[in-house]
Parts: sequence; structure tokens; C-alpha cells
Amino acid sequence: MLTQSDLKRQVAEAAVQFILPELTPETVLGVGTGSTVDLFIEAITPYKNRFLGAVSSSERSSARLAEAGIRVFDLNDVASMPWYVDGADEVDHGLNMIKGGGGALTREKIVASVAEQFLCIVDESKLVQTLGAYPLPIEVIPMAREVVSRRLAGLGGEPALREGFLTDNGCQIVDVAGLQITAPADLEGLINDIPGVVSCGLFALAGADVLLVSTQSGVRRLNLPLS
Ligand SMILES: O=C(CO)[C@H](O)[C@H](O)COP(=O)(O)O
Repeated sequence: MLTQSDLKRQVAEAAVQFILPELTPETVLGVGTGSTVDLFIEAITPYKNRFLGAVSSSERSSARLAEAGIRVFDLNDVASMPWYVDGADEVDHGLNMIKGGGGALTREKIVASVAEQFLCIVDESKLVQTLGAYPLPIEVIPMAREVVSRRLAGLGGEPALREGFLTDNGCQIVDVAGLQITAPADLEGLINDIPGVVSCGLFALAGADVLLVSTQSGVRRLNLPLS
């Protein structure tokens, strides 16, 4: 029986094998944040001479990439990336995701927006029918925390400040429990429009393109359109 950490390692290694044939000496990869991505960085390190480097979505991943000897680029110096590789807190069968458990959602969304394709890597516990059991992280400008929280409560959620946490952008996170997210792109649009919201942990207006799911019997791949 594989543990959750074994499953994460299995999918991280599968992700490396999946993108390896596409790496060239000019390739810059987008790299996300979290424990699954830490294992992806570990797994791709032996191949670091096959690509140019990476843009990362957090100070944490940048430090890990640099320690591994992988060149870290500023996004301002990179115009295109073939792949953005990242984990998720929940993903549904339409490849919509909740992200931001590690608080890096805004930079994740920015780096992902530059990549041609989003490769999402998760263990099977993250695959759900309907998003929302995992509290939805929203990054907010600190002075707007209360007004944004009232608006989120108005949408039917139960917002709670992530105590003692500041993002890499110096902002705060409000985690919203109790949402049954049946129309993820609509909800993402609504939340994006609340003044004071920096970004919303729903990735539905632009979701994943390819999903690798780690299971006890190996790694399954789901592409859009669903296969
Ligand atoms: O969105 C994220 C960080 O902001 C992560 O991708 C998400 O929290 C999953 O993390 P892990 O791989 O540790 O389970």
C-alpha cells in the first residue's frame, strides 16, 4: 500500500517522464509550489542539463530550484514556456482546480498564464466530483480583508483569515469553507471582481490542460477534452 507521500513521488516522477521528450536546451519550465512540486524538482534535477531553467511561483520553490543547481529566471525575462507544472488541493473531472493551500496562488496563476499548457500533478485524494470541500483560498489586500470577507459570506461561504500568514506579495489569505462549487468559472469571475481581492484560488477560467493522477495501481492521465 503506497502512502500519500509515495503517491506524490510516483506522480512527480511520471511528470518528469511525460515532459522529458519535449525539453530542449532553450526550454524554460514553469514550476509551482508545494510538497508534490518539491518531489518534481527532485525528480527533474538529474536532467537539469537538458533544459535552460525555470520560472517559479514562490520564494520556496525558487530556493529549492537554486539549491538543485537549476537556473531560476525572473518572469519579466521570459516570454514563453511550454509547460507549467504544479499540484492542486482539489481537482474535478473538468480539470478545474482549487489551489493556494500553500498560499502561492497569485504567483501560480501568473506563471501558469504564460505557459502554453498546465500539467497538474496530484495523488488520487485530490480528485473530487464537486470542488469546495477544501476551503477556497483568496489572497486579499490587508486593508480590504473584512469587506472582502463580508462579500464572501454573502456568496454562501464561511471565510476565515489564515492567521499569522503573509504571502510572498505581503498580502493575507482568507480561506472560505462551505462552498459547493457547481459553476467554478462563474464563481471565479464573481470573486475576481470584488475590490480588494488579489486573486482567487479557483483555477477554472483557465484550468489544467493535462492531469496526472497517482493511484495505487499507477498514474492515470486525463486530458481535455476528457479521455
Ligand atoms: O496550490 C498550491 C500551493 O499554493 C499547491 O499546489 C497545493 O497546495 C498542493 O500542495 P501539495 O502538493 O503539498 O499537496
